[in-house]
Amino acid sequence: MWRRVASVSHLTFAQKSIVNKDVCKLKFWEAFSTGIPRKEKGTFQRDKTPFITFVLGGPGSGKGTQCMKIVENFGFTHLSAGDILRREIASNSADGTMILDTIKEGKIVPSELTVKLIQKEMESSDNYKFLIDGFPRSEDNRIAFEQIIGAEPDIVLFFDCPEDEMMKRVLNRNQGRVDDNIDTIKKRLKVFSALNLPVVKYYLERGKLYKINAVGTVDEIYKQVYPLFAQFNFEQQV
Ligand SMILES: Nc1ncnc2c1ncn2[C@@H]1O[C@H](COP(=O)(O)OP(=O)(O)OP(=O)(O)O)[C@@H](O)[C@H]1O
Ligand SMILES: O=c1ccn([C@@H]2O[C@H](COP(=O)(O)O)[C@@H](O)[C@H]2O)c(=O)[nH]1
Ligand SMILES: [Mg+2]
Repeated sequence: MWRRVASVSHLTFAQKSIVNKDVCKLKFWEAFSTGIPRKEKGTFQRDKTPFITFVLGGPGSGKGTQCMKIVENFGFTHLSAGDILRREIASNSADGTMILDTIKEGKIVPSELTVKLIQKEMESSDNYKFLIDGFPRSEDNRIAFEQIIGAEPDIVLFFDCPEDEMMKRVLNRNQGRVDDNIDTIKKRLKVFSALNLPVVKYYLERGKLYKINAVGTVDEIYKQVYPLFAQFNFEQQV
């Protein structure tokens, strides 16, 4: 049931290093096929090579908002790393207090923990199309994902937004997040520049990065995003 078959439907559009990427994906599927026994789900989508999109951008740049629209139109599974960590806090897990303290400080949770939580979500999904939102946040995160999951993203979106606009959006968000306050936002912006921008640069240099101008209305921004996914002719597209 958890087998890797040679589905190359989207690879026609892959940009570079197709061979390297396929080698990495083999490891990813080996991980799935040799893992803990899992309950049978609609397995037909599992016959496909996973399509992984990393969604990057500063705090409040609109990643989550745009991901919701991509999910609606293209049937992706949205995995927000921040949401996954917040759920871990809410579940009172052993790591909950450490994660909460890290988020309050605007710092980055240890890579292995985040990647393992993402891995669990990917493995329990029927889908093969993943939007991984707000991850990787650092080179260490990126390398841990490659090593543990054994895969690289097919494409990487980067929502490029000025700091004052991000600050304004976060302060107006009103979702009760412990990190949506002026002190933590300043720290998050610093961490973003120091640790996340090098990841953006890494994918730019590998030809995987799609930079989106994240200023404008939600619909104006989505007009830049939609064609990037439309080109892949996903079968669930509406
Ligand atoms: N284009 C836009 N114009 C104005 N406000 C926006 C726009 N896009 C999103 N927002 C609003 O800005 C806030 C932040 O958006 P969102 O949560 O999508 O950002 P994010 O990048 O996921 O942030 P974080 O990294 O903090 O999770 C939300 O209140 C959202 O409704
Ligand atoms: O990969 C990740 C993702 C998030 N964090 C921590 O969570 C907060 C909030 O993340 P959002 O993406 O803004 O929801 C972030 O500031 C980090 O503290 C993380 O450590 N690793
Ligand atoms: Mg978000």
